Amino acid sequence: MSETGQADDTKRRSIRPLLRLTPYLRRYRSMVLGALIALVAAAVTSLALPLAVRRMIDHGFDQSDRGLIDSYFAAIMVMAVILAVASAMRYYFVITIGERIVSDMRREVFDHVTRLSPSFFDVNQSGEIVSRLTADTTQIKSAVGATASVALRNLILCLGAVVMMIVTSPKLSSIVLIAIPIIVLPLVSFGRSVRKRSRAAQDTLANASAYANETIAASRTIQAYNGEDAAAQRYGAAVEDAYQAARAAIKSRSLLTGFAITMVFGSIVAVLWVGAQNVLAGTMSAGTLGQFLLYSVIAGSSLGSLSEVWGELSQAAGAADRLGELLAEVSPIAAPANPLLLPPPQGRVEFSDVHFFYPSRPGRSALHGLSFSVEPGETVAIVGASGAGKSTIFSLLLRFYDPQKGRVAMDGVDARDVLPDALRERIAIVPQDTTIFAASIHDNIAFGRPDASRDEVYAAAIAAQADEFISRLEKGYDTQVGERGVTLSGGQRQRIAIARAILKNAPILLLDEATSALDAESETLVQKALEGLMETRTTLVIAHRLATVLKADRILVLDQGRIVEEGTHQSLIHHGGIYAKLARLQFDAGIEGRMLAVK
Ligand SMILES: Nc1ncnc2c1ncn2[C@@H]1O[C@H](COP(=O)(O)OP(=O)(O)OP(=O)(O)O)[C@@H](O)[C@H]1O
Repeated sequence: MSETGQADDTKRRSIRPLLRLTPYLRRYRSMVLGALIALVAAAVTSLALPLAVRRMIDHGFDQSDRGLIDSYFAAIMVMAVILAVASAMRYYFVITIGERIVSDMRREVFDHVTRLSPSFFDVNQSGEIVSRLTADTTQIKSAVGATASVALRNLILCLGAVVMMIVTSPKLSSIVLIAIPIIVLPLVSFGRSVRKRSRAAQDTLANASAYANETIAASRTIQAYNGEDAAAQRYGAAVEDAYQAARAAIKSRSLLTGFAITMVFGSIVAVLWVGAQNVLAGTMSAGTLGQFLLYSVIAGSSLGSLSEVWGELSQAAGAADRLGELLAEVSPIAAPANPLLLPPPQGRVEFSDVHFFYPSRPGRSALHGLSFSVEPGETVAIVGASGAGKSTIFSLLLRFYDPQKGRVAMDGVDARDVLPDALRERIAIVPQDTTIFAASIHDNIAFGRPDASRDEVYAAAIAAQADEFISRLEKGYDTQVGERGVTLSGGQRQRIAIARAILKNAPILLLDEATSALDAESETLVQKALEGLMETRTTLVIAHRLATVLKADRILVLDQGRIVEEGTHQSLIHHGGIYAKLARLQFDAGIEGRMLAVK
């Protein structure tokens, strides 16, 4: 999402962004056509009414032909029925189109956003994106659903009424024509400031939503640190800002409306006064003045409504613009134009002279010329201080980011040359922060393979030592675990994540200290399960414990984005470098004894 610069501001002053909706409208051509026909029919009928009224005034009360008045009334009745049917049709088509388009947009924006690479989420808050998905689309719905049809109807009515005014009395109309620029010009500049303020109101609301989203998701931490008051204050301030911004927009809109109505009706009254003088002088019939009066009321009120809905339309234009920005966001992790096919899975991983910095932090390198390879079936432990770049290696392997220099290859093929889906298909990951969805346990385990049979899910859960606690739950595998798995313990969540990776059965396994939340007993069991899994797979494990490094075929020691040592536990301890120091500090005392034993 680009910053709100001067250029952006100028762009947002027009309602042109609403043109972005054209492709959506095109999909529902027949409904749009139905709505237009209904609109035109209703407008034409409204415009015909004053004609009937004039004839009625001028001839209907003529004593010589009493039948005439009946036929005029019958004609007016028919017009009323046409108007009613056309209005009902317009409402139906227009509101349905609005709902349809917004459902389509929500789906498309969601689909697009979920495919954007993590670098996008490094700099954009999820709450703000959700706000675009809900608040902005709702605004577009009301614009397309109601406002646009009101605007169009009033436009037709206004133009039609003006034409009829000229036909009825060119003299009176010429006075009106002179008044028009005096009315319209200030309205245009007024409208601009309304739009600017509306955009500001939407932006502040999105900020407040983003903050609420983050806070509600972290309610436990907030309560544990007695942070409710501070959070409430901060949210209160954000909402107040949003209110103030909205009020500024409302204020300028009400001024706009008041100004428009005063100008329009003021000029109508002035013109009518001239007309009344003409009737008195006998140069105009009373019916003609009546007809002119009705047309000018139609023109005036439709112009008034137009100015009112113009504000709403430009608000929706702002929303369309923001959604457009989101849809225009291009993920740097694109599928190549001519993707290569990966060879049959072996599980070879290779980093060659990989230099990488996170796009959100261009000044700070996370990896400096990293080179290593992992052979099929090998288990490699990655150790290093916090922030050394261990998780970054996983992110590059999953192609969440591309290195700025060097290459990451899987089974001999550069990760950038294959489809990201095909690459990720070959990797199962158990991250440090396990992600559990608000779904059943079964669905959580089967997340990477939704087509897995129930037996396969059970088998994976058994292998991950999760079956026992799952079976004890009232609804077993069908238990709903709550948002982010809040109803489970940390160890239970971790075992579900392991079961998910086991079920995926991929040739490369990435473990980020997968058993850190387990008690000693389940840890041993899970370790066993993982060992079975590792045997036939290439495994990269970010290791924080001795048990893990002891079993690794090789250890890579990472320091500030560089591999500084490489070898087995024993060789590295003998080497007496960073690893030996890390091992002394990091591996807890209980295991320290075992470490000494292996030395
Ligand atoms: N998404 C990100 N955007 C910007 N910088 C990041 C991002 N993720 C990590 N970093 C930075 O990159 C460096 C390496 O981080 P990384 O997460 O790979 O470390 P780590 O070795 O896995 O640490 P830990 O053991 O604490 O998880 C750190 O300096 C970190 O601040």
